[in-house]
Amino acid sequence: MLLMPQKALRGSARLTRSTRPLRPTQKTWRWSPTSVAGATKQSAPLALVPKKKPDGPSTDLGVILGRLSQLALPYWQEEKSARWKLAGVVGLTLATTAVSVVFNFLGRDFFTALSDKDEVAFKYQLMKYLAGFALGIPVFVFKSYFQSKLALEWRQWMTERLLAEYLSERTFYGLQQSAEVDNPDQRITSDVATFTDTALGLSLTLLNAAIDLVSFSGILFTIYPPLFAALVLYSVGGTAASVALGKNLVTLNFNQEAREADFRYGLVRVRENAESIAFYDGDQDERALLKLRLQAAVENYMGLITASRNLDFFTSYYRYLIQLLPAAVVAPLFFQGKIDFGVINQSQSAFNHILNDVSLVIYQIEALAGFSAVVDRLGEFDEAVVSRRAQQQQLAERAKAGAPADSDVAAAAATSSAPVVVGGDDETSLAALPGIELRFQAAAAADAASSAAAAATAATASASTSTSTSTHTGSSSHHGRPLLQVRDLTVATPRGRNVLLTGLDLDLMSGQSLLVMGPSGAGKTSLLRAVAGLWSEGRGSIDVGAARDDVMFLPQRPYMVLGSLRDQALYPRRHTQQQEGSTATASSSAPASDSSSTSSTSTSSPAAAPLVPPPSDAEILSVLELVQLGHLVTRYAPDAEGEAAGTANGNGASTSATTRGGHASPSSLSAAAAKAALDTSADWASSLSLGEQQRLGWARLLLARPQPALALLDEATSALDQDTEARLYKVLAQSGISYVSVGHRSTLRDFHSALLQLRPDGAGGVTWEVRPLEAAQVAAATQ
Ligand SMILES: Nc1ncnc2c1ncn2[C@@H]1O[C@H](COP(=O)(O)OP(=O)(O)OP(=O)(O)O)[C@@H](O)[C@H]1O
Repeated sequence: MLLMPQKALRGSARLTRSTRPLRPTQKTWRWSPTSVAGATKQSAPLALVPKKKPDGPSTDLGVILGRLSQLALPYWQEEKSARWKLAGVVGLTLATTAVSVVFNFLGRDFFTALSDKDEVAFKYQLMKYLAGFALGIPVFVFKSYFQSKLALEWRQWMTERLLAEYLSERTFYGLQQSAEVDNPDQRITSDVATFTDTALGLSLTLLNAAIDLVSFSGILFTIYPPLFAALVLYSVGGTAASVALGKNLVTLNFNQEAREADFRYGLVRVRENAESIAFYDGDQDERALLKLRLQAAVENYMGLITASRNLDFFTSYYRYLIQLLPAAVVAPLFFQGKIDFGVINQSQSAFNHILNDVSLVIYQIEALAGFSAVVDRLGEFDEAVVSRRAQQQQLAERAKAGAPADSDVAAAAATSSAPVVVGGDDETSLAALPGIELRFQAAAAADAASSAAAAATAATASASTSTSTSTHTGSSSHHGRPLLQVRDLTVATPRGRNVLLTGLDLDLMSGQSLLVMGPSGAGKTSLLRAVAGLWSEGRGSIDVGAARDDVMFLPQRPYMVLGSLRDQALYPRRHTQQQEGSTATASSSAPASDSSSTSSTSTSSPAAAPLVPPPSDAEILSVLELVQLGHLVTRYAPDAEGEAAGTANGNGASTSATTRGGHASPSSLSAAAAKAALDTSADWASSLSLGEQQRLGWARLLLARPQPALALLDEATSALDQDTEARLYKVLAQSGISYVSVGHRSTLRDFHSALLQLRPDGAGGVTWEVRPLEAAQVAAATQ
């Protein structure tokens, strides 16, 4: 017997309806499985479920400053070289102020010499002025250059850090499922660029203003103290008024960012789904949708420019009204002969410097409003990413605190001889779902655990077969730890809105295969999602006797990466990850000797992971032929002349697809031509048929190094003819990879050792039944 069900259950999965509110009322979104307590009716329409939209911008200065420091500090704390570079830019900023002060005095002497009609002094002052220009201008230029360079380095660092968080622990998937933040792509790209550029620019402007203020205040105060006092009063009043007038700009800028991103995303979706839209003749619908999004962006922008216009009235009057003041105030002193003519110019210059410094908020209010919106959006994103990672870690802790896998193995052995199990009878309360415990095993531990489990199984099997309520009378011929062990598994949709299957128990031994069948929407893919760790809402446990990296998933529509044919065939580059993983984990705190411990969903390959070289071109070609994709290689190989040219220039690679169109075997190609074909880049998602994409998915599975222990196939042959499907399953069975398939075709039974059949119970729930399939069929099929 190939499959070892554990206990008999009958009936349907049914919900206990709860009158609790849909979601927790906390602002912070909770992902932990306990959030199901906040769920209500199974059939709650989606529209009732609050989709997490951005809360809108925060105009609370405390919140914005908190987010600003949270975003800005890490770079300067962690990068010592950046601190030195910043010191250099600050030094140049100080130098620009020094140059300005020098020019202030040069200007005074220049105009005094002019008014004195002293030609010799005038020429001398002119020379000094020109020398000042020659030396001073480079200071400004270099300050601007090094500031931009530093902002760019900061941007790169911050983007890489955000990418590392976003693209680890499947955080991107969780954020997308929860709709917690909108347009992460835009936040990672343009928001980060704006943030680093503006943060550095504004900080240095503030610093410059402070130094400028001190320097020129002294000058102006010396010339005429009442003028200085009038200026301070004028600017304080103006700043208060501009802050009040510019407050709504923060909201408008925040919304503008989001609406522009929505519009851009709409266009990206048209490009990505061009063929489907074209088949549907959906141009008009798409245009209408995009028009709506554009309209939203335009309306908001209209509000933005109107608010800017109102603010501009104020700032322009503010700026120009006061221009004549210094000359008017100081002129009587000149008429009385108390000051030289050059002092009028000097006071005008000092006055303008101070006015600019103390009016910084007024002049920069629009930039500050835009910056606040960016800080808010980025801070919100950063918090969401960090909180999701923390939730993943909590999950991992809980998995560690759960029952050890070995005791499960013993329990499994107690009923291991029952071949047919049906279930799904228990009423399942959404509030009572603590979350699925998913455990992967470290690869190095797999062998040891397998033999220990085999001993435990042998010791307990005979004593416990009498307790089985199963209809099966035979005994298992399989020993050792199951590759996949499912106990009392209940799977619910994210945020626990809907319970799919309940109480599932099954074991899959290494070398076995399971076919999951059932009507559309029954929860077949959801079961795979739970095994892969994408969904964790529910109850029960899943133990995988392999490392997480040793489980590979083949979706119905494989993801086509950007890149060459080789990139497609080798995706995901497990061999590279293994190498990086082993380097990383070698220095981690996890002891390599702890080989018996199970790992949580976040555990990757162990330190002892072998270095695996990537498959050679010859291997890739032979696997492509095996999955009947050899024609792709010949199609994209350069023709005779192209090949000669490629060889002549030592390149051999082609980036544009030169179509041969033939079906000659790739083995007839030269190594250079085959390499060029594998290096060809194209828009694979639109240039390959779905069946070809599915076969490419199979090629990835067969080329993965090290070879996966378990493959999860979700209707991975739905677009293929039955002969090709049979051929692929035979190759897979011969490869020694165990697999779980989801499919609808009855012919699939021929290639699996057991069947998990899901059926609707007529009351909105699902019943399940596990039964062995004829081993003879499988054997015949794999010959
Ligand atoms: N992200 C999600 N959030 C909420 N419900 C979901 C989500 N994804 C799927 N569902 C629901 O879960 C149920 C099971 O979906 P699943 O994809 O597992 O079905 P399936 O049996 O694989 O169907 P099919 O044969 O059509 O692929 C469906 O009712 C589906 O609408």
